Amino acid sequence: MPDRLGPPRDTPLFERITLIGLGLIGSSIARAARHLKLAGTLVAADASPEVTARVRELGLADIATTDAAAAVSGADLVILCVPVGAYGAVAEAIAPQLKSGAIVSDVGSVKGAAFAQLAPHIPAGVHLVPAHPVAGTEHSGPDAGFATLFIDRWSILTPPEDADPAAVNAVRSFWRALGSNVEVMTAQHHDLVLAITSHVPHLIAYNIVGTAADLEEVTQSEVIKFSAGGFRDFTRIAASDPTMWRDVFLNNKEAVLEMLGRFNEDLAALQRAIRWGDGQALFDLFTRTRAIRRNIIAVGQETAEPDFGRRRGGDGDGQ
Ligand SMILES: NC(=O)c1ccc[n+]([C@@H]2O[C@H](COP(=O)([O-])OP(=O)(O)OC[C@H]3O[C@@H](n4cnc5c(N)ncnc54)[C@H](O)[C@@H]3O)[C@@H](O)[C@H]2O)c1
Ligand SMILES: O=C(O)C(=O)C[C@]1(C(=O)O)C=C[C@@H](O)C=C1
Repeated sequence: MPDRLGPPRDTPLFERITLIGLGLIGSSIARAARHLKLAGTLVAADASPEVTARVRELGLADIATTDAAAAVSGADLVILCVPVGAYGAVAEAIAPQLKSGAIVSDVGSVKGAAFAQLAPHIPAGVHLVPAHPVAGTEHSGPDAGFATLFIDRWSILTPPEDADPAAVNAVRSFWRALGSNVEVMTAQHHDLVLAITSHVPHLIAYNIVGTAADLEEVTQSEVIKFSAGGFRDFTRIAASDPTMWRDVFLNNKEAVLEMLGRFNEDLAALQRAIRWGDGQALFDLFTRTRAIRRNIIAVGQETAEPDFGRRRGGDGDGQ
């Protein structure tokens, strides 16, 4: 286990934590929470019996079940780690079992729709504090998780205006314990920012890999053979989970379409510069974007290396 995750706590942050969905994100939380002893009892619920069996084999939780409603009974903190499209059904199923004073949170990549799907089911006396760890990989499932995933990453909390400050602080402490930096913003602002920094980049990757594969003169084998360069980076992103990303685009429609409109205008300007031989326009943009990349790396080195592969390979899952 990497020392950067810190030593286990003497007293848990929550008596009982229930994670629903034990894929990449849920199992990463479970690994870190278990190592850090953040929960007196850690309960895992997943709709897939194969996943719950694997959770037991890996020893990721004290209890693993396919029954989400039973799993939340008595929980102080419940975190949904399922695709955003499943939120409504999960919230409806667990609502009757939530205890008064419990906190319901999530890790979904879209926050406006997350709130809209969860809020109608949350009983009075239960606190809803949505969250989004801005950390992940292109892999899925309980074997893909690793305990250090959230270290030096941002976790964004999007509590409603009338949220209980103590509940917001409790969720903040949870993510701080996992090593994240925490920022609070509105769900609407989150969705706009993430549309351009995460959602549109994924759409571009899916699109370029699809286009290359469809080109008649570029056979599949040539795509593989010549994908050592920039294209290979796109294929990593385009390997991301289809269910998760379908749900992201269906649930952040307006912000993504807004950003795509802007993106298309800028792309058209680049097209024009190429057509008319405007080298200066191309050079100016590429100089500006190179500076942005260098700045991101410099800031990253001050806090952490933004290198998922190295972390995953180097630190393992901490089991
Ligand atoms: N993958 C990333 O990079 C990343 C990063 C940050 C946030 N997120 C968000 O985290 C969430 C989970 O993503 P992931 O990458 O861990 O996905 P994943 O596919 O690895 O895991 C999802 C798990 O949820 C389970 N599940 C699906 N529907 C369910 C239901 N109705 N009831 C109970 N379990 C159910 C699946 O069996 C699976 O084990 C998504 O909302 C996603 O937007 C993902
Ligand atoms: O690096 C990756 O594989 C990711 O796509 C991680 C990434 C991102 O776009 O930054 C993907 C979706 C999440 O909601 C948060 C993080």
